[in-house]
Amino acid sequence: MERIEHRAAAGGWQSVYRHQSATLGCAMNFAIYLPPQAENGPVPVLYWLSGLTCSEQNFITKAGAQRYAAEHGVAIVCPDTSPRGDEVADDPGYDLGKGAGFYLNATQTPWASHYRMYDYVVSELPALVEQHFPVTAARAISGHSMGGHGALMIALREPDRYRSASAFSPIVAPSQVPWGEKAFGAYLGIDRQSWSAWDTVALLSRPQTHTPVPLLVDQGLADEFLEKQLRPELLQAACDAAGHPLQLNLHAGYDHSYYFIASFIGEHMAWHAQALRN
Ligand SMILES: N[C@@H](CCC(=O)N[C@@H](CS)C(=O)NCC(=O)O)C(=O)O
Repeated sequence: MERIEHRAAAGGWQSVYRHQSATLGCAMNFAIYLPPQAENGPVPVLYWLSGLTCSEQNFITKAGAQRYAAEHGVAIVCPDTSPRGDEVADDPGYDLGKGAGFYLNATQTPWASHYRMYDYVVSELPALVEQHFPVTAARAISGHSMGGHGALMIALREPDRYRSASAFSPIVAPSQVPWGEKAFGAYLGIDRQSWSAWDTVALLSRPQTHTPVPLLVDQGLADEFLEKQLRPELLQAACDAAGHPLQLNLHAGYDHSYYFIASFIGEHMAWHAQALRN
């Protein structure tokens, strides 16, 4: 593992590391923010999953989350959004292939050989982080858009691994919207039955056997993708039907950008910090 960036931020350190991922079969970058409290002992971790076209850089340079992470004593780990490198399959569209891994394990050629972002985010990356950095095994997960889909879906599938899950502007039902239909069709194939295991709204209709992971979602009402791709009303209905705890906040005037995330990331950090303290 090689450290490729290291900067003081909000009393702690914002770094980027590069490592060889066995799960993805390629070199990957991830960002980690360690708050000042990590100097004195291990701290809990929030995993942040970014959206389409992003890398590990977008959140650390645009969200302004470091000051809140320092306030609450929480580390933040940001993986990239797909496998990378010349040997990795890609597509000319911004919404498939590199930058668009959708946090699932692909089953179809040519994607299946590298596109295993679910296993990377859920297993390989936390094991690596917990081995090399002063962090505890108390984890929370959050993300934006495609990464909001990833955070909610992962928390529903792995309730033992995460204390809390939140999302900004998430794709809540990828099986029912164009972004998800394109990606799931490519990565998982035409059998839509296989899609439901990776779809938040579909997962909520399954019988829940664990204590549910509480969900916090913020959505801008001036979001250019709201009606066609995001559809938060489907999440509200699915959570109501399942009795799953959801706080959905709708905000007039805000769009899909990182200006929206930066405006409310403080509230998300405080909410996760409380769950991570328990
Ligand atoms: N239409 C946009 C879609 C991509 C987009 O809006 N990506 C969001 C996540 S879904 C993002 O975070 N972009 C990078 C940024 O704002 O820093 C494009 O073609 O780039």
